[in-house]
Amino acid sequence: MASIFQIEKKCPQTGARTGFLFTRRGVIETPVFMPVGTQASVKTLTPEEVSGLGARIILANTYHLFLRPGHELIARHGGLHRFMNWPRSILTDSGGYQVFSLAKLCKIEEEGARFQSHLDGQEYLLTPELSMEIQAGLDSDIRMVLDTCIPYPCSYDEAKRLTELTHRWEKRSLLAWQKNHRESLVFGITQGGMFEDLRRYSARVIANFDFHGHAIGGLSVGEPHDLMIEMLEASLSELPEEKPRYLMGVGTPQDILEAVSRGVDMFDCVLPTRNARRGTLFTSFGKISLKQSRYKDDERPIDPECQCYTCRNYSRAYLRHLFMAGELLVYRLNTIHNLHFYLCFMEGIRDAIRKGRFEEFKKHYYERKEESEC
Ligand SMILES: Cc1ccc(CCc2c3nc[nH]c3cc3c(=O)[nH]c(N)nc23)cc1
Repeated sequence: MASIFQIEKKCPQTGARTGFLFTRRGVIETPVFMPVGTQASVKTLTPEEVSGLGARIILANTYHLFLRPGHELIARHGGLHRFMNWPRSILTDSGGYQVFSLAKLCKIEEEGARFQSHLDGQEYLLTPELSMEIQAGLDSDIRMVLDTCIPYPCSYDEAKRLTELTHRWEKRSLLAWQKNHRESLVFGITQGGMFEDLRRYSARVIANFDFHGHAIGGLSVGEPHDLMIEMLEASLSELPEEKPRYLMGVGTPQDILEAVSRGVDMFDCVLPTRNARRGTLFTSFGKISLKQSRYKDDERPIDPECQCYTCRNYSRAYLRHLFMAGELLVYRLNTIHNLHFYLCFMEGIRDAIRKGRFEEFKKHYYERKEESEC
């Protein structure tokens, strides 16, 4: 089978690598940041704007779209790409994580996750088979297996029980995917809680199934940064280098840099879009918040080094005015800037690895980060 992942260049000093991930809807350069489009929309932006910022793959959510408007409706409307007018790649999460973090009265059974909709309280049982059926209805390009996202903190015995249940669900997910995959890709997800031996064990089991790529799950769930890195290293140590690695829910620019150094290829995080709506903006020298009065009269753009539409046309004073006045335009302008920042940051990482200058890029990032506030 032609490989769906090609490594172009590896960093000699670290585990960083840059390459290409091929789906039926296009080529994705890695390491890649995937904007979150939970309910079939990257909040406040049109698909043309998201694509114009350089995104080539976005995320959507099985849990949300199953509950509303329903995967059968989306299938009748030609699938998610047609429905939301996004012709490029889409990765759908299986719904496991969202059931735990959003649904009411979630009960984990052997068969699947039983929960009540956070919208109308109706009860459902999300099984590995149903999750794959929903993702087939959405016709996404990369489909995630159904897993249990182990809470933090969690006892060793509970983490072991949920990890082994996850492995059984992933086997069922893979079998269900094989019945109805239509050239999509399927990724496994490692768990193991915050226990190194369980992390290695889970990665070994998942690596032995026949997935196209491997996600590291159960992290970015409130654990300290150092613990996340420790568990990430334990998981990566047992995953094959030739398949893409996806660290779910990560993260800040610093977390992404640290994970890229250890060989992670794919990232997703709500930070750029969610912070945009809260008035928090990323810059090459740290974050700024429009809530701070110091920007009231500040004529400079968010980031003088940034070439995005927002920084080329608007001042901090104007953006702060819009934010304080509750003008909806600011959510769009802030999202354009934050997504541009993240996508440019990833292009900088790929370019540095290609030129053998990743270590330098990382050092420069940390130096800039310490700079006095902007
Ligand atoms: C639209 C969309 C949003 C978010 C996600 C990733 C959501 C996400 C996590 N986010 C933070 N930590 C996370 C851990 C897990 C996990 O262990 N398993 C799964 N299936 N998803 C996770 C996927 C799709």
